[in-house]
Amino acid sequence: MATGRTHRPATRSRGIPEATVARLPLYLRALTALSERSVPTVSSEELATAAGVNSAKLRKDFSYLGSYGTRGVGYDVEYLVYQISRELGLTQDWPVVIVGIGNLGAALANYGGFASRGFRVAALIDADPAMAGKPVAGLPVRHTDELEAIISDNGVSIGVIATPAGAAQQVCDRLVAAGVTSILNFAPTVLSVPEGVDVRKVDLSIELQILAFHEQRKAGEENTPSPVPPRSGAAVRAAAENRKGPDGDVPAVMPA
Ligand SMILES: NC(=O)c1ccc[n+]([C@@H]2O[C@H](COP(=O)([O-])OP(=O)(O)OC[C@H]3O[C@@H](n4cnc5c(N)ncnc54)[C@H](O)[C@@H]3O)[C@@H](O)[C@H]2O)c1
Repeated sequence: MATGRTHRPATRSRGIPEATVARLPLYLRALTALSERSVPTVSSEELATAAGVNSAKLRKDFSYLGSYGTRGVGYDVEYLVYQISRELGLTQDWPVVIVGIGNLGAALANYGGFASRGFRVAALIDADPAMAGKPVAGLPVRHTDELEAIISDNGVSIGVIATPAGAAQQVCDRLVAAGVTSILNFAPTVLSVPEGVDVRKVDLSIELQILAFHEQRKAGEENTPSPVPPRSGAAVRAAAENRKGPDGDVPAVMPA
């Protein structure tokens, strides 16, 4: 999901590389599906295929968790679900707030996948006074005047920003000042945050641009590509601006 950028060193506590951390949710999603089908054990090859990861990489990743599987039997599905959930901090409930309850914020609020993964939406916050009190996904929208009180009353450490780009930095600053230390940013802008605050950015248009690149390549392999009409300088600059993260890093999309 998004420019998967966190303002942290490449290696986290207990020496687990950030790339491994980024794959843990993929393993967890595949393992949860196996668990729901009451599958007791899984081989590294099967799990790697289900997670869309190379099996040697999977074995290396699991070695960081101290999980080596049993030769001829494979990995215990339930135990791995527990181990990965614990490593990701999902064995505890994480209250989150969503700020900006327009088209996207409302869609996120209605997404059942947060609660099922341990992320409770503590509040929906919007600056529009006309929205205050209106129910969205079963919660009354709260006005931004209440932002600081909501964060402290609910012990919120994760904030989701779904405001227009122009408001995102100011919302981010308020969230951080109120005690939020992790931000999931959907607004198409680069946020500045102090040391110790993690930001991950989600931008579906970036993902589409990458797919467009590959489509163009595929078309080029089959025949000479048809010329693309030139875009205005502003459009090209906007696309380039959108594409690069703070370090020009690779976008990633939140696992569904
Ligand atoms: N990352 C993605 O893939 C993706 C996809 C769609 C939209 N977006 C972005 O998400 C954002 C929201 O898009 P949308 O279509 O829901 O827009 P929208 O106009 O429907 O909703 C924006 C909401 O933010 C509120 N808002 C404005 N300023 C605010 C502030 N300072 N504090 C709190 N709330 C404030 C508005 O009142 C409104 O309800 C935009 O920045 C858009 O570009 C990103």
